Amino acid sequence: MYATDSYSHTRRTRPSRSTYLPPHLRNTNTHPTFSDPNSYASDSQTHRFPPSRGRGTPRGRGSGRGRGRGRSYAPRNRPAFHPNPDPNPFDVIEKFDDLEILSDSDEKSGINYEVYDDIPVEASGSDIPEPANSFNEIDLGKGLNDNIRRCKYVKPTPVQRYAIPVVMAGRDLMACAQTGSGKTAAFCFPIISGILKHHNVGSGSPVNHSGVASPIALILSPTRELSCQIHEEARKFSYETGIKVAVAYGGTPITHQLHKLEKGVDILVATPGRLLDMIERAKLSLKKIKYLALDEADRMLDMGFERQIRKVVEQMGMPPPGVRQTMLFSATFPNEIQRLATDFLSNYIFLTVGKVGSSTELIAQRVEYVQDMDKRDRLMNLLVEQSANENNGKRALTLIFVETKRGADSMESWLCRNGFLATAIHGDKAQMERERALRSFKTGVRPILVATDVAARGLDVPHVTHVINYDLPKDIDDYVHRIGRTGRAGKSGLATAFFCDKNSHLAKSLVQLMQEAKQQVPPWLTQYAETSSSYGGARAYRPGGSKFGGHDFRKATNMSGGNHYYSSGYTNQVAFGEPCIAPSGPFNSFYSGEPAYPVASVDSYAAGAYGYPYNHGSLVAGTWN
Ligand SMILES: Nc1ncnc2c1ncn2[C@@H]1O[C@H](COP(=O)(O)OP(=O)(O)OP(=O)(O)O)[C@@H](O)[C@H]1O
Repeated sequence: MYATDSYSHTRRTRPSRSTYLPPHLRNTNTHPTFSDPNSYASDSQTHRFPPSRGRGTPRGRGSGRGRGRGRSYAPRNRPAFHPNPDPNPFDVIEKFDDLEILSDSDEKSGINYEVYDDIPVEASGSDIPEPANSFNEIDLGKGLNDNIRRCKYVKPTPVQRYAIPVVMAGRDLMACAQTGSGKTAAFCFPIISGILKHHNVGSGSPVNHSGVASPIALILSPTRELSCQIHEEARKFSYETGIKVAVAYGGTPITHQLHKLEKGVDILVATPGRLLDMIERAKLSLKKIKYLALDEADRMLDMGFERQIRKVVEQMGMPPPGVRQTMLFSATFPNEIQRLATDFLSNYIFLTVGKVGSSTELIAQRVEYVQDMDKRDRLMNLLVEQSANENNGKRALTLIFVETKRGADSMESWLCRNGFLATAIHGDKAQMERERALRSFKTGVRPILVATDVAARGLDVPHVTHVINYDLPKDIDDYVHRIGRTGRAGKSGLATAFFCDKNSHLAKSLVQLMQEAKQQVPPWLTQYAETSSSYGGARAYRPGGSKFGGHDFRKATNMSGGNHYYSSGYTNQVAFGEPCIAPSGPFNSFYSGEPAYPVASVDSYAAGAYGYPYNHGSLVAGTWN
């Protein structure tokens, strides 16, 4: 039994590996074996399927022929295998007809708009532009509007409603909006529109006579995979506009990327290291940068990246703040990082959409007390129950976060040994392996991805229905980003965390986060929070505030004047139309009047989409408890 509601835990002895057999495999003779058609290192192993997965008809490359020691079977819910997958997991072919775009009807357009009604929005700074209710209201230009329609984006999400007019008005922006709420388009659209309006796209090459590429826009992101993803999004949005989009990231030969640059680039998406390499090789100049966007900006400015970012932005000839426009986006924004970021901004507007730094209510969060030694057992049970609940033909993907790279590898092989189609991604893998792992996860060939924090931020993989924090992160902000891989674009998701004594420093911030997202907090966790002195790491504690780094830090320090507004509703223009000047100073809190979060009507959506019978708002997912 696992203690989930009291401090008294029954210590379990670790099952011996040689004798332990998970429940679904105890009668192994009855199940067919499976060989993955992909050329994985673990392909040579024979995988066994849980009963609910293994009875599919033979398919794919192994179909009817058998490979290795057994016949090849594909699980019933596996999508078709692509024999020649593109090396880039996010790559899409040029034609929109072939893109993985959202489905036809408005209801299925990827966004459950009702969940965004009444979402609280707060902006501060001077002369804040009004938000837009529709894409048509904003003069984005025909080419971009056509692509928005091609993507079947019917309405702007709240962050897009507010952020796009701010950038279109030429202002700098620091925007904080929940995971999966459409921040990528919020910075891509005004960049593309601005380039189309104010720059001579197509009339000349942005490569000068000495062969140095000079992009107009630079989008920086912390991971290679995220850069690839943003690159593909930007390509979709600028389809047939003449705008050239390129990507630069490490771990792959630089020559191919340089070759692309030589053909000219208007928008460059990059990770900082590879970008600096290109500049130092005199293949790239930042002199013409008009737009600079930092995605996952708090990560980009924390200790891991700050030095590199400062070098890129301040020492490589990029126009200064005020000349270029700078946009910083994230779901979390600790005060100290906001303070750092002011070096890069000029008279900026701070925007928070939703209760910022918190997780969305679309994610049902469940925390279980599990001792380290019991974690594998508990995980196995979770996965077995989950596969028993899966709907045939529906792809449900599970993302498991572990602390270390070695832990990820060991978890991957343990899961494979036990019949689960798992793969792993972490920073020690070669880039090709990382991409292959992500592709096989995305396509459902391997519906379980074991990951370190390299996959915690920004990745938008449809159908991730369950995020399991096998090891909790050290910082609550990382938890927010990790669980944000599910519950995206208005869809619901489930997040399970295994909590043990060594995570006690997270208890307070976890409780606070869960309460804000209207989640049921287990009593034992509340007890932990009450007795714990720390607050989820220095980044998480916000004195006097109930939110996790989602406020304009200028309010506290009175660094800037100006007006601000808040909107109590996505559709409520009255509140927005009258800028709210707080009674006793420009940055006093006016959050108290904020409306309660709407309870998202996502139960049927979840069940309809993935067959998960869980009830949003309760911690328990159907029979999963
Ligand atoms: N207006 C829209 N209508 C429909 N779908 C949208 C719209 N805007 C964005 N999306 C979809 O929502 C999903 C999430 O968007 P995106 O990845 O930009 O979120 P995000 O806020 O950047 O998340 P994260 O904080 O995790 O990086 C994507 O699949 C995107 O295509």
